[in-house]
Amino acid sequence: MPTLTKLVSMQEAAQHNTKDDCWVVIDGKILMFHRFSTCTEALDFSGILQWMGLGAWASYTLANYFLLHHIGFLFGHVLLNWQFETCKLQQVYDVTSYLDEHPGGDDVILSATEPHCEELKNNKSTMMHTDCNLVPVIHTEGKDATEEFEDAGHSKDARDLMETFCVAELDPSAATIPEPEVSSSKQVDMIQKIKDLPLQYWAVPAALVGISVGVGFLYLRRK
Ligand code: HEM
Repeated sequence: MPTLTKLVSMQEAAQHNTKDDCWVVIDGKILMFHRFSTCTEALDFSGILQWMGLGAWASYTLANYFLLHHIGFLFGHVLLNWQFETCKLQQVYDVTSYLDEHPGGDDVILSATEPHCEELKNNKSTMMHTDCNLVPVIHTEGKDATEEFEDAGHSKDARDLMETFCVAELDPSAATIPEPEVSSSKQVDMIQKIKDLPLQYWAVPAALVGISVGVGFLYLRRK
């Protein structure tokens, strides 16, 4: 991976959103060899698998959940961080020249360059946001296209090709695109966020509690 020095803000990147000038922002993970932790992010097993070309599949496995949230914290900091760790890096890709060749079509990429919008269900407000014509809407992550990119299940070849379009790193210290005024309350926002949490966030702790209760029950019965 080339070392990039140019930093651009999300706001600047968001201005390149036409067929003649199209930039996308996608998360990358770089595997770094360190003796001590220098990244802000803890050891993330998905980053290692992503680096090996298994990203989209691996990110959502239960094993990954365990490694990231349990074993990752227990052993990751103590043992593995001595050797390697992954750093999150948002990169900016100028894909203008690739739009016509993209096997998934240019429209999917172009739509990912617009600020993301989400429809808030059960909200009767008629407020409309000009960018996406959803009623009502919230902006989530500016024009970050990582989710769409990962959802498409790109191959390692596609990821390697993508790196050739990299023009800059996203400046994490720069302000992101301001959230538009919407009529939804913060409470609705929180409920939506909780609903959006992947199943494994609930399934694993619930299974652990179930197993603990079961073992405790058997132990008491044997006594
Ligand atoms: C940034 C540079 C990108 C490159 C170099 C790239 C490259 C590719 C390639 C080579 C394929 C063919 C399948 C494969 O080999 O994986 C593909 C398919 C696809 N890509 Fe991209 N892509 C890029 C960005 C994006 C983005 C930002 C999106 C979504 C917003 C996207 C959505 C898709 C979709 C939907 C398919 C079709 C998958 C299918 O039909 O199975 N791509 N892309």
